[in-house]
This record gives sequence, C-alpha cells and structure tokens, in this order.
Amino acid sequence: MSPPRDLSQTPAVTAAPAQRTREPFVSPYMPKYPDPMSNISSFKIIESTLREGEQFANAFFDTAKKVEIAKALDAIGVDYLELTSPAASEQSYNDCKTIAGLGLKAKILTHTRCHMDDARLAVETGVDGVDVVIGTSSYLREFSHGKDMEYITDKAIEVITYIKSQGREVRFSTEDSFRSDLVDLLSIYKAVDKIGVNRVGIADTVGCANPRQVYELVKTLRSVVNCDIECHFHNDTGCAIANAYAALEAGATHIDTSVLGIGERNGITPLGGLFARMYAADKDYVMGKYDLKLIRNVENLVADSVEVAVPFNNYITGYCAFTHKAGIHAKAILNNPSTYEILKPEDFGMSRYVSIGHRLTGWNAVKNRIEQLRLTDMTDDDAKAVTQKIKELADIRPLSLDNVDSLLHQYHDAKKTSSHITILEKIATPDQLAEPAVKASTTQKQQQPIKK
Ligand SMILES: CC(=O)SCCNC(=O)CCNC(=O)[C@H](O)C(C)(C)COP(=O)(O)OP(=O)(O)OC[C@H]1O[C@@H](n2cnc3c(N)ncnc32)[C@H](O)[C@@H]1OP(=O)(O)O
Ligand SMILES: O=C(O)CCC(=O)C(=O)O
Ligand SMILES: [Mg+2]
Repeated sequence: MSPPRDLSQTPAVTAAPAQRTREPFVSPYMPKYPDPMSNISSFKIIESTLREGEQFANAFFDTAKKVEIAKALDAIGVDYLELTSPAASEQSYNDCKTIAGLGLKAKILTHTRCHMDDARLAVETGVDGVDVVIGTSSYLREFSHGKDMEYITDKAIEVITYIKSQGREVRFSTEDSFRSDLVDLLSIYKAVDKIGVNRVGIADTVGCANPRQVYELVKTLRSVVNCDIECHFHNDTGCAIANAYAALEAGATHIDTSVLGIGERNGITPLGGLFARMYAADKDYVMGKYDLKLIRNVENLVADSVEVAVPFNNYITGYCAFTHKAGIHAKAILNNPSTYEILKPEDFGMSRYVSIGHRLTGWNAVKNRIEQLRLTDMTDDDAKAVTQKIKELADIRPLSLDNVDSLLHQYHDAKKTSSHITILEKIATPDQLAEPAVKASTTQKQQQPIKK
C-alpha cells in the first residue's frame, strides 16, 4: 500500500461567515419512512468484531486485547457483543467467561453451531445469549454439514428449547440465506418463532445479495414471524452497508457489524460505515444512542491489533474524509459546510480541512487562508493574483501549506514597497518557496494523517 500523501496544505476551516448560512434545504425526495415496519429509528447493533472479526485473516486477539476491544465497544454504546464460539478452543471458552463476567452494559452473546454440545458449552460460560446458526442453502447442506431440512428443523427446536430453558436469549439464523429455498426458509423461521426464539437471523454469507433482494426477503419474513429479525451482510460485492439499510427499512431490528468491517474474506458491514449511513437517515437517534466520537479510538485499536492501516477512504475516520479540495467546493464549504457535507465532522470528533496548494484551487479558498494568517491589508485582487501564481507553480508539483504561506507572506511584505508583482514574476518553481522567508506565527496546526 502506498503511504498516505502529505495533506499538510490543508488548513482547517474556521467558522463560516454567519450572514451566508441558510437553513438546510429539505428535499421532497428525502425518505419519510411512512412504512410502519421501518426500524431506521430504532435499530440495535450486534457488534461482532470479537466473533466475525476474529475470522479476519490477520486477527489474533489475546484475552487482554479482547477485553480492551469489548470495553471500547461498550463505551460507544453498542447493544450486543458477539463472541467466538466456546467450542472453538479452550481459550475461546475462557474468553467468553471473562467477557461475560465484566459487567458491561452491552449484552454478551456467543455464536455457535446448531448443536447441543455447543449450546451446553455456551450456556456454561455465563453469556446472556446464544446466536445459533446452521446453513440451509444446497451448498451448505451438501458440502458442509450434510443435513436435510427436516433434521435442521428438529435440531433447531431442540437447541433453542434448551437455551431458553437455561434463561438465555436465543437467536436462530440460517447461513447462506440468499441462496436458500424461500419455502424452506420461511417454514423454519415460522417453526422457531412458534417456540419463542428471541430473534431469527438472515445471513448473506457470501455477499451475493443486493438491497432490493434484501428488502424483499426481510419484508416477507416480517409478515411471517413476530420475533425480532437480525441481519448479517458480507461485503464481497460492496453492498454490506446498503443491504443493512435496506433490511432496516423492511423491518429488520438488529444489524451485525465489526470494526472496520473485518471478518471472513473481505468482511461485513463496518460499524463506522453503518453509523455514517444511519446518521444521514436519523441523526438524533444515532447521536442520542451511540457515542460517535469514540469510533476513531476503537478503529485505531482494532487496526493496530490486526496490523492494518485505517483505509484512506474509510467512512468518517478516513485520512481525507473531511478534506475539501476543488475551488468550487472550497468556496461553498467556507460559506456553509453543509453544501458539500452530509456528515458534520465535529459530531464524530473529527476536523474539516480545505486543501489549497494545488492547481484546482480558487481565490476564495486562498482568501480564507489570508484571513487565517491575518494578512489584513491584502485585497481580493491580491488573493486572485496569488491564486494564479499557486496554480502556475502547482502545475509543476503540489505545494505544501508552508509553500503557500511563504508565497503569501512574500507577496504581503513586498506590497509595502509596491514590489509584489515583481515578487510573483521572480518565483518560477515551487522549490523557491521551500524555505519560507517569514514563518507564520499564526499558522493553523497542520493536518496530520488521521491514523491515530
Ligand atoms: C459463516 C460463519 O462464519 S459460521 C461461524 C464460523 N465459525 C467457526 O467456524 C468457529 C471456529 N470453528 C472451529 O473452531 C471449528 O470449526 C469447530 C470447533 C467449530 C469444529 O471443528 P471440527 O470438529 O474440527 O470440524 P470442522 O471445522 O472440520 O468441520 C465443521 C463441523 O461442523 C459441522 N457443522 C458445520 N456447520 C454446522 C452448523 N451450523 N451446525 C451444526 N454443525 C455444523 C460440520 O458438519 C463438521 O462436522 P464433522 O465433524 O462431522 O465433519
Ligand atoms: O450467524 C449468522 O447469522 C451469520 C453467520 C456468518 O458469519 C455468516 O453467515 O456469514
Ligand atoms: Mg459472516
């Protein structure tokens, strides 16, 4: 992976001029969710970094790391934490016990096969609930467990009945739901709903589903069962967040996530991405329930632990998620950030930046930098003249913020002796700006790569 580019030419935007800020425009096309089944404003998160996330190629979480991640997710306010099956290994069993004993606000679940031995182990660990799964597609019935639907239904009833008898919450899910027969699916969901399962789960195990298919399946299921509906979406074809959203619109109640989306293959719905999507749909619900400012912390924790960088284009915390570059964007952002932002960086503990040292810059952005540097006697015409010079130099290579500041200071100082135009003519390459003649004492803190 190539290292992130130096975005130090991107000063933070200060407050927009009040007189130009208007009330946000409410589009008539914004969804109103008249559907009484929609759970856009009442969904719950089953955070599976410590289960699905442990299936990520690089993941190895020792007990201390699991506890640290569990506490960080609990602080954000996720509703459930899902842990690796205690049947996986002795340490997995002990870790379920340890995390179940932490007294976190989140309910603790473990995830097991549809098997009595696994169910007994799960209950022994003291978790609040068990997420039971078994494959129902012909692929899984033939090439994984080899059981038919009759066996699966009987076993599901036995396992669910046992877990409930132990006073635990229980969810029953069909693995590879979107490649399973619809009649098979609905009959097994009906059967487990009848015996009082807390949730049924739909899983897009191979990431083949699209939002319309998800909407239709969840909507159909919603009309068949009374219990809650959980959904689990893999991201192989890039639909994991959109599918989660479509599921909630259709009446799903719980969404599985993992931090940065880590999981088997390229993973599942990322927690941060789901927050971004749901914030755009119902900011009050999301902000009222979850501490969004902590997402960066938990992403860094998990990224370090599994030895990956937070992707440059990550939702919310990506290196340039709130950096605006083109002149047209920069001008409007300076007038009213909502013009080009659906997420407010400050709601996520992030900062907004405007990049100016490049050929796409515009004089409004340069003028804003002049104001930040308090070069008060520079006029709009001066800003325009310097902007043209920035463009000329940036056709050779992008300029750092220091380069731009140097140019502005040199121009500003030369203006006192009316030699400012000569100064611009003299500077022929960006390297002539490398050592600023005057270091700005008022320079905004330069942007750091948003990794930590
Ligand atoms: C889509 C998902 O992500 S589902 C969750 C995946 N999670 C895991 O696999 C947890 C980690 N797994 C493990 O540690 C191991 O696979 C274990 C302990 C679960 C099982 O290990 P093993 O007994 O060595 O079996 P192995 O992994 O080779 O094969 C899976 C076994 O589970 C059976 N099985 C697979 N899925 C299910 C299911 N949902 N319900 C019941 N049995 C199942 C298979 O038939 C196979 O049984 P077999 O021993 O008769 O061949
Ligand atoms: O238990 C579930 O619903 C999902 C299991 C899983 O990880 C998957 O099917 O991808
Ligand atoms: Mg999965």
